[in-house]
Amino acid sequence: MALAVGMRVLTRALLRPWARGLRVAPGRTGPAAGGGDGMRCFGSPRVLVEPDPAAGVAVVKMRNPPVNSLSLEFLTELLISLEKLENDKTFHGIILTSDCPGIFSAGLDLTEMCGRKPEHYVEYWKAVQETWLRFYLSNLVVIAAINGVSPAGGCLLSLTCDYRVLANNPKYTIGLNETLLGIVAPFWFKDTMVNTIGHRATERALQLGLLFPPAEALRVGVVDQVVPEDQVQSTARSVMAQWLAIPDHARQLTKTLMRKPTADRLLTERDADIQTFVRFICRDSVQKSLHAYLEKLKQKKG
Ligand SMILES: CCCCCCCC/C=C\C=C\CC(=O)SCCNC(=O)CCNC(=O)[C@H](O)C(C)(C)COP(=O)(O)OP(=O)(O)OC[C@H]1O[C@@H](n2cnc3c(N)ncnc32)[C@H](O)[C@@H]1OP(=O)(O)O
Repeated sequence: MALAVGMRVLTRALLRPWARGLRVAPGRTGPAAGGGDGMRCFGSPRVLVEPDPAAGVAVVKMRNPPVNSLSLEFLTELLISLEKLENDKTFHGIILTSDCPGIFSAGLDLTEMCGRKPEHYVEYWKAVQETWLRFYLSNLVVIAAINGVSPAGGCLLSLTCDYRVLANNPKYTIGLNETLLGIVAPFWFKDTMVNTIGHRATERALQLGLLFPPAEALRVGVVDQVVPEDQVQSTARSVMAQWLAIPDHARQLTKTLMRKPTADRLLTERDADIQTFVRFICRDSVQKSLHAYLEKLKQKKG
């Protein structure tokens, strides 16, 4: 039932004008194309997929410049790529990384949550929920190769992965910083963090809106490994090999066992969660905070 609802959201998204023609954007043969067996990079304008069929792995590169903010279009393209890889028996694992230098993802797109109509907020929030559910419950091994800063929704996306490798650069902070924007991390953001670093550490991190630099992120457990910047991709590949060596069915069932209760909470409260989001985001005070935050980002330049 829940899956059917998810499929409807995805199908509706695919029917949108900007989503048409996104299914395959054939490109050059990937550098990681597994011994030149001819499998090409594919993807969409904002998501580049580099397949390595010999290894059963695809590198999914986010490229929504300047900051990989998670806009509605970008989320839809990510979902399409994920679905395509899940439906292709060649692939058992994904490495999720960024094609935008110094930035993994700036999180949810603030312009999707500012000055829009309630119907837009509903549509956007459905896509955010769907992305979280799909990545969190994916049967594939998903490893985040975090090669840049990763606040809020960017951090959440990495938390849906099975393993996180972060580049050791003090600028590459990671965390759920929603409170700094005057907004609140929804319960499923919070649950995902609690499942990763525990209740007390989450309580502190979320209330203070902490963005952890690499050493701190490793200490608290937000990431699993911190490596020199030029070793992020190779480390993600070695870790992937380790995970893929485990019998797939046993690993998948264990993942489901661990994650389903958390996902079920959102699945049963999905509509209520949308209503809560829309009510919250429509508040004058919240809109003012978000506008002020966006302005601050813009003024930073000048
Ligand atoms: C009671 C219970 C209620 C529950 C209700 C639930 C409510 C929950 C609601 C929402 C949850 C949201 C989670 C989020 O993810 S919010 C987004 C949080 N993200 C951030 O705080 C990051 C903001 N960005 C930055 O800090 C920087 O941009 C950085 C990523 C560090 C990159 O810095 P830099 O390289 O210097 O680039 P610029 O700052 O100059 O940015 C370039 C342009 O990109 C625009 N930008 C940046 N981030 C975003 C974004 N998240 N969304 C949209 N646009 C973004 C920025 O304004 C610049 O634009 P321009 O070139 O036009 O000036």
